[in-house]
Amino acid sequence: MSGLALETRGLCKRFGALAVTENVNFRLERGARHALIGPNGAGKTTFVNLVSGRLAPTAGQVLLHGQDITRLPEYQRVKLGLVRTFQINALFTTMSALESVALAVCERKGLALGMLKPLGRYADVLERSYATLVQLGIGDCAERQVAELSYGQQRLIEIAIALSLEPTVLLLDEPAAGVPSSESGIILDALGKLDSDISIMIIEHDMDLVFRFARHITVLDQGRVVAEGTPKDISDNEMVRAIYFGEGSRVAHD
Ligand SMILES: Nc1ncnc2c1ncn2[C@@H]1O[C@H](COP(=O)(O)OP(=O)(O)OP(=O)(O)O)[C@@H](O)[C@H]1O
Repeated sequence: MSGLALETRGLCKRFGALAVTENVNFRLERGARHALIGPNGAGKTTFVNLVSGRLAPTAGQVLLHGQDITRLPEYQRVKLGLVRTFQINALFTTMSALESVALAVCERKGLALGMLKPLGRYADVLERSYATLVQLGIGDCAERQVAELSYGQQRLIEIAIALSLEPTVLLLDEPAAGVPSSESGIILDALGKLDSDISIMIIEHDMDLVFRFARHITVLDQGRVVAEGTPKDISDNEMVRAIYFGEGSRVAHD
């Protein structure tokens, strides 16, 4: 059994002639707070799609807690504790926040819903969904319609859905995307409250959030890992500054 929560070995993905993921060997330690960064089009979302099972790799392996899951479908990976969020909100905006979380959890767990089996029959799902909203600091939004909530609160609901699936490994795809800077604090606060046992990888363009959250950073460029290390290593890395942040710029870190 590997000591790693998640690992990829020689992961490759091609779309026709375009190599989007090239021999990526990625290691996520247990309990990690890890960021995957890189310029637009570097292949970050594709990497999450390969790991979560949305896309099949052209070559290579994905291991979860040492188990080869390369050929497992997405829902089975979720059952094993590998959960991801999406860049774009896919919420049921006319429902309450609580119903929206619970319904999404039922869907992703493959639980039957309908006239004969309404949401209210899944008391355990509702209970867990509510507890997650409270944990993320939006318990008071539970009965409010999603459409009435701020964009930052809606992004937290996406995280609540993921947490309600009881992940051991959580992949967060741009949790602060589109969130105004006045609200990005609630995302960071929520990330700070996540159980330390959950191993987390975040994709994010907001460098302030990345450098506050991550203890380890991997940099992708053109589908390849070009740098890895602590926030300070990355901030000090001239090649990273040149390709990602622009020649001569400097990344802020604590
Ligand atoms: N289904 C697809 N078919 C063909 N090309 C694709 C497909 N999905 C992604 N690509 C290409 O793969 C490359 C990497 O895309 P990807 O979305 O993974 O990058 P990214 O690093 O997540 O970018 P961003 O930061 O802008 O979200 C891009 O050139 C994109 O156009």
